[in-house]
Amino acid sequence: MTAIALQNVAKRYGDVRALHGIDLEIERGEVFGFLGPNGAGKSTTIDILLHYTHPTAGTVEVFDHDVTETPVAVRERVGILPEGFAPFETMTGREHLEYAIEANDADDDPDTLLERVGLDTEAAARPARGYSKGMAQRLALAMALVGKPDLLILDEPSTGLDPHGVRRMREIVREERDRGATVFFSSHILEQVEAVADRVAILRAGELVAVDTIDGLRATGDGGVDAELAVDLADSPTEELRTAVAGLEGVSDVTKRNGHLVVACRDDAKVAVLDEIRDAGGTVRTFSTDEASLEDLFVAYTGGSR
Ligand SMILES: Nc1ncnc2c1ncn2[C@@H]1O[C@H](COP(=O)(O)OP(=O)(O)OP(=O)(O)O)[C@@H](O)[C@H]1O
Repeated sequence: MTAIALQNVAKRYGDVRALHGIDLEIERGEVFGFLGPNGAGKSTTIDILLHYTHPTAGTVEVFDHDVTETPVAVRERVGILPEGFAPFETMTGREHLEYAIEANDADDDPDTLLERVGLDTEAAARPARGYSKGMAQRLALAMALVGKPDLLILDEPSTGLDPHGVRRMREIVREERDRGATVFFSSHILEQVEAVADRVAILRAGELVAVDTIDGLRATGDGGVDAELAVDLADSPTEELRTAVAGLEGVSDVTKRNGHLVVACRDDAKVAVLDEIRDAGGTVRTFSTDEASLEDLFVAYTGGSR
């Protein structure tokens, strides 16, 4: 059963074509990661899903309802963590939550939600003007969870969170999925997407360049990368060496990390990489290979921008 269906969705802002005609189906119960470099069109897509803005063309359905025809029915089933949430300075955290519970006609217990997101009751009793970014983000997540929504839309959910907060966020995403909710989230923090997403979409300049599981992205190799080669050299790698390797066919990204040269490449390009290093005068001490990380895949699919 489908939670979200976008058909040929396009959006123009004057001369700017933010989305070029996107087709996307997300199943109920999926955790779906939405990735793309700055300006790719992620926020525009979320705004269209929530009917904050109209698509220039195409249809958008959430739980089989056309978002344009029944925006209220859709929004009642959606919990939203907006990007850059700023609480009202004079209201306490708890008051924000109580307001959200009342507005949603929900019966959640504020204390349970506060505990779930890790905002202690003392902090929740203070006006939000003194909240750190992470506290505001935890509050925003608690508000998104009100009413046990069928669909959670989280726009850059880890903004401002410390490592404990990030872990809590991940646990909550999994708990929500286990409850049967669909989770759609956009993020630049690729490790987090990799840790929780069942599938991902990669958006580039308003077009979807990949929609798959992370393993599927590796397997199809459409992005031209399925391996990560870490080479330990006797001498620290020079910029000339890095450039020479980066110019090889089948290589999409080369970085220097902890004195190693880390090369994202096609599996069949690994030997050529080692040969090139030797030809350029480098001495390989050891090397290890790994599956491509989501970051490698992202760079390969989006041409280096992040
Ligand atoms: N209100 C607007 N008016 C004009 N252009 C806009 C507007 N909103 C977005 N755009 C343009 O649409 C394109 C997509 O922007 P969008 O904010 O959706 O990208 P994004 O992927 O969310 O980026 P980021 O990761 O930086 O938040 C960009 O070229 C942006 O400049």
